[in-house]
Amino acid sequence: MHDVMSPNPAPAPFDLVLQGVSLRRAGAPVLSEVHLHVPFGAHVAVVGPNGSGKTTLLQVMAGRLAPHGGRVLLGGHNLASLSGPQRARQLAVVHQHEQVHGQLRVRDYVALGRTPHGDMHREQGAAVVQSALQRCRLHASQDRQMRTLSGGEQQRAAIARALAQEPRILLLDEPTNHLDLRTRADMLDLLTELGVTVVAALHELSLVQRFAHQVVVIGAGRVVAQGVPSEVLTQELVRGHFEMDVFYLPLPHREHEIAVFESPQSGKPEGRVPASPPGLSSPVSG
Ligand SMILES: Nc1ncnc2c1ncn2[C@@H]1O[C@H](COP(=O)(O)OP(=O)(O)OP(=O)(O)O)[C@@H](O)[C@H]1O
Repeated sequence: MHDVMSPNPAPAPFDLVLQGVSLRRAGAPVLSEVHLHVPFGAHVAVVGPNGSGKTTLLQVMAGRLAPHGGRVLLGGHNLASLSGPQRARQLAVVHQHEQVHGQLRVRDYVALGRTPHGDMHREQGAAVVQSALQRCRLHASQDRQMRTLSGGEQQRAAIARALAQEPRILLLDEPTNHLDLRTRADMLDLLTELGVTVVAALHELSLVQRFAHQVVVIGAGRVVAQGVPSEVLTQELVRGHFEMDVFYLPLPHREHEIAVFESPQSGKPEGRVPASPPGLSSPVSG
């Protein structure tokens, strides 16, 4: 079961635990007293408005930013006590804005994921890289230079590099923002089939239910709610934190409902009719 995120259960190997994590940037608090327990294998979506602290939270989970208060534990060990390679064998990160490494061939870029394992040039490492390329549908593009890939293909390459790292925990900052609808669905399915922990910052709330066992809602650096998406993303919470309305609609032939997000009608100025986009006018009949 992945439904326990209370702060104090005994951590199992590869559980990620944040105990009272606080962090300031440029003197201002960015994270305040964050408590989380992410059990191994859980799929967690981190959501919140722009600037609420999602990227910072992932950076702290990755050990790239040291908290000013509290601590981060991986399998009961303080993350700060692990060396860079030790951390990189457990945790892989895909950033919101990845460095492109334009001159590298796609295969060599994905092979960077083997660096902490030291087998980039050996048979075992090459097999893992090929598998990651296949899974991210980049096998046919592996000899191209990274700079020639589209934005979505580069995003898939970054995910492939993280998969090649064979982490226990994948930390993904907006992993699907460049992907077309079908690829987005495929990637989310792939991520949930890996059998590892996946923590993803997502802007698109409609993806949360499809992907996550648990959702963590951040507001101004604090966890304002966490739990099962359908229970957490209530009308009240979504209005309060995202200034949107949520509707849960049944889908024919599916067990679950889908969440649809709409601007609140009451927020619209009265009597206004949506303008036609430039160049698109209603056909004139007759
Ligand atoms: N290097 C920095 N120096 C100072 N302030 C920073 C720095 N990085 C981030 N911040 C501030 O920390 C807060 C949280 O930023 P963060 O990037 O974690 O938010 P976010 O929720 O990921 O936002 P977004 O949805 O826009 O990506 C913001 O107010 C941001 O301006």
